[in-house]
Amino acid sequence: MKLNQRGLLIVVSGPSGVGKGTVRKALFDIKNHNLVYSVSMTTRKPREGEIDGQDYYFVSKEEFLDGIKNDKFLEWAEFVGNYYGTPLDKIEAQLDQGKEVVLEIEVEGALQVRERMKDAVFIFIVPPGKQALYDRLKKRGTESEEIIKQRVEKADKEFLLAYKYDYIVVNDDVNNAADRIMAIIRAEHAKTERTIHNYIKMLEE
Ligand SMILES: Nc1nc2c(ncn2[C@@H]2O[C@H](COP(=O)(O)OP(=O)(O)O)[C@@H](O)[C@H]2O)c(=O)[nH]1
Ligand SMILES: Nc1ncnc2c1ncn2[C@@H]1O[C@H](COP(=O)(O)OP(=O)(O)O)[C@@H](O)[C@H]1O
Repeated sequence: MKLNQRGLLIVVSGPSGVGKGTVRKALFDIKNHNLVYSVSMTTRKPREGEIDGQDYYFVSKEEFLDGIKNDKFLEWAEFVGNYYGTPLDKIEAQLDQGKEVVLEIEVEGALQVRERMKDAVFIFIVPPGKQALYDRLKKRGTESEEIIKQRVEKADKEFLLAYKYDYIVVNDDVNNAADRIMAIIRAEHAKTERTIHNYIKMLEE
């Protein structure tokens, strides 16, 4: 028998503009990973270059509210005027197949996952300094000045909840941050509490 067959649910959060999407892409570029990305549903309009079904499932507000009513989400939240949610359907099957399922979601939703998935691992990404958030959002150029300000203001409140996470990763350099997340995943897999039952069974065989 193999030790530790079930995959991990990895929840990555952090303020808008901290570099979650960029670090996640670098994480998926690391060789021999076993990660799958959970594509969220949103009512936000697609940015230039974003692909439906790959970056998000872009839906209408009616469709989203219907999803809430029919219990289709592991979690959902409203973020600066739009809805975002994690579709529940594939997650359990992927974890059972031994995949590491990565959610990239905001803080309120992450705390809902905390309640529902006791085994999940929670990682909060922080910028190397406060100004970096504004500068990175400005440089990305996908949001208006007004929305950037709202997102940076929201970040102040999000930071206060960082203590609820298992790990904090500083995104100073993208590849370093991705390496640190991979190190966390490997260490979590080696945790005694995750492996002990299978280990005992193996000794008994
Ligand atoms: N709760 C929740 N938040 C999500 C989900 N998908 C994305 N988000 C978060 O919603 C926030 C806004 O996302 P987005 O508009 O794509 O902006 P960006 O993260 O700055 O690129 C970010 O903090 C995302 O991590 C989801 O399924 N659930
Ligand atoms: N470590 C980093 N150093 C400098 N710029 C970064 C770094 N990580 C991300 N960025 C840039 O910051 C901007 C926001 O990154 P993004 O991944 O879209 O953030 P988020 O998904 O958290 O909103 C992008 O323009 C990205 O290229």
